[in-house]
Amino acid sequence: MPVHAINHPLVKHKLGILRTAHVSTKGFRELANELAQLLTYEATQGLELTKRTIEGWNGDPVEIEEIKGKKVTIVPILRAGLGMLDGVTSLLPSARISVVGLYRNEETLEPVPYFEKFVHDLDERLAIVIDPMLATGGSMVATLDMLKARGCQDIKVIVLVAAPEGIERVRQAHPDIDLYTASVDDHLDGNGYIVPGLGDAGDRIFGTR
Ligand SMILES: O=P(O)(O)OC[C@H]1O[C@H](OP(=O)(O)OP(=O)(O)O)[C@H](O)[C@@H]1O
Ligand SMILES: O=c1cc[nH]c(=O)[nH]1
Ligand SMILES: [Mg+2]
Repeated sequence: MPVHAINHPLVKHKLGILRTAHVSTKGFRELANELAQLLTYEATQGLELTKRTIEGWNGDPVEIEEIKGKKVTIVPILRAGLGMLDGVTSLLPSARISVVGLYRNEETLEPVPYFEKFVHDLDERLAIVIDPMLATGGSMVATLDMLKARGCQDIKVIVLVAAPEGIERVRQAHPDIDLYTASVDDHLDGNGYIVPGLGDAGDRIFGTR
């Protein structure tokens, strides 16, 4: 499974601020979306282009390149994935949105599904799954299982922070997925939180605790 850890200075800088304990809810939301936008730029690097001739400013024909109509659906994992959605749609404004609702049982750390609403033509679309945190990988594997069960064949994943344990679990279950992240962190603590991580990303984005 290709893992793209993006080392761009803007990504590193913004991630450093995001890790800081006393960032406000407003600041955390803004930075999560800015990072999501930068990671989307990287994740869309390979989109196919096609040529077309248009009329330029002086009436002359000009050959331009445009994205080859591959349809995209963005898949935020509730809740925390919503904190990246504006950043992704700022670059992919025509993409359709499919939503998966999962929360992690605090004792077993296993994902509990509670909502799903997918676009109908998943088999024709590139799906970009977004969630700030890849911890044990349970939530991501469950989401990828759902997408593939509905015929989706082309999937990329964008997370802000990934734990090695979660990467390994996704790799075992879905080795064909491309993963984009601002950081591969060190490890999970005894409660399944990523270290150094960001804490509970959903709570920080929504201001709950
Ligand atoms: O890799 P995993 O071990 O499955 O953990 C990662 C999941 O945990 C968090 O969601 P959470 O369950 O806190 O729900 P929330 O987004 O509603 O806060 C996070 O946003 C991921 O979805
Ligand atoms: O570190 C973690 C792990 C799971 N979910 C989070 O929000 N943070
Ligand atoms: Mg949470």
